Amino acid sequence: MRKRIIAGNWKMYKTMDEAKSFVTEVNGRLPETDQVQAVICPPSLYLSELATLAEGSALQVGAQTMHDTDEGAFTGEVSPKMLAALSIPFVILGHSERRQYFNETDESVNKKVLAAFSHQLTPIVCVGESLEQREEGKTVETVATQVKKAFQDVHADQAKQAIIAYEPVWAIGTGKTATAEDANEVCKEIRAEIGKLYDEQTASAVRIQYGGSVKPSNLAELLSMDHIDGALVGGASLDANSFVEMIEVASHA
Ligand SMILES: O=C(CO)COP(=O)(O)O
Repeated sequence: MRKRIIAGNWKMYKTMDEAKSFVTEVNGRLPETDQVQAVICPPSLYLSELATLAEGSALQVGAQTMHDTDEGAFTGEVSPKMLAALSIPFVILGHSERRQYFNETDESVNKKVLAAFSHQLTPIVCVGESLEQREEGKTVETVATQVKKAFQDVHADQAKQAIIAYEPVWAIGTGKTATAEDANEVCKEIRAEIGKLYDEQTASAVRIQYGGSVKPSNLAELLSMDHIDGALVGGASLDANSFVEMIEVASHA
């Protein structure tokens, strides 16, 4: 059975004080279960402090993005080596906002995925179609291509550890969620693509999250689906009560 993972993508929200209050509030309130991983991905400025604050609790801290090289003249960037040195376990890669506003491409996402694995960071690889692609009936084709390119040259034993987040772009921050059945159908195709690229064993090991307007009230239904192993949550992960509630839902559903 695949372990569930609920990850909060905080995007560019919260001051340091607000971020610390969140962690203090959540620490100790997470249900004791080894069936669900609870992760928050704050702005990189807070990673070190929040990771220290969360030490010894069930809460884990991940990054929202990173560069693909260890060091260099790349003003403003954070490297995989830096994240690894802080023992950050997860990094979100290829989020649609990074693709849309920061010129990330399937090729650059692939370089970052390879860099993450070379530093023992677990990538949360985001894929998803736009509204236009969905309306043209190109959802599966779009997502399968993104997966194929992101995993180029990635070994099967690494791919098994990966997390893929299926986030339909039209469902992000819009209040529109894909129906659980539709989301599951696409997650099933993602798993099938991993099966094609590797083998059955890798396909059944890889964990797939759904993302896009997830909240405590719609999480149980999403998690009841065969191919959905967790959620990547934006807005609803910013509130401590709602985050804790989602971890509780995931530990029961
Ligand atoms: O982009 C997302 C998570 O990465 C989803 O954001 P929302 O949950 O706010 O729709």
